[in-house]
Amino acid sequence: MASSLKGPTPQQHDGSALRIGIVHARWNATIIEPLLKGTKDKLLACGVKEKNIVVESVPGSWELPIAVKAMYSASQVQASSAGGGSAGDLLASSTTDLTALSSSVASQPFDAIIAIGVLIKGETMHFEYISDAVSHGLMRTGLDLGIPVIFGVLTVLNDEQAKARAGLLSGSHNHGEDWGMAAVELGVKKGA
Ligand SMILES: O=Nc1c(NC[C@H](O)[C@H](O)[C@H](O)CO)[nH]c(=O)[nH]c1=O
Repeated sequence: MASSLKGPTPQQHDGSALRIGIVHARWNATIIEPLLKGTKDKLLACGVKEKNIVVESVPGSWELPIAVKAMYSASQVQASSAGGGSAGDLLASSTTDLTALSSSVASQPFDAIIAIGVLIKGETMHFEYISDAVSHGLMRTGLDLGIPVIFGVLTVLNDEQAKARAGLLSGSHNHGEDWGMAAVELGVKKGA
């Protein structure tokens, strides 16, 4: 049962002028999918326009830091050159409509990028090494780029903990909603 003491005190911010990137891993897709939906639904509820939400995917959480850096850098180039190509070239995935991406990317760099992954403890130390490297890598990427990188990586010990944090169990909370809220708040405050 989720504790009522946890979670951030919500603040309302207007996301209508923001462009938000989402990079998600494809490992543990049955958990990633509801987390991604919860994140996108919250962004839309905060006023972010659908065309200004750009989603890319990578194989696993280990690739998230470099993918965030590539996504942001490409959006900067696109915004300054105002057209031609698309931010998703390096990270083009079957889920991205490059035509839409090119038209929206040319407008402005991302105001925040959300990195989503699910790491589930196995029999080896692999979990610990990836969790540690990815958390430090995402923090460093945000500080290096000077943009909010939202930490949307679940590091859980079993499948039940993962399902609970994706809102898949009765009475459980989808943490993707928190990540969407954080992206809008930091995107607004960064530009203030
Ligand atoms: O091992 N478990 C996981 C995992 N491993 C793959 C890793 O992130 C990377 O993609 C490969 O090592 C290739 O670089 N990636 C996850 O997102 N969750 C896991 O639970």
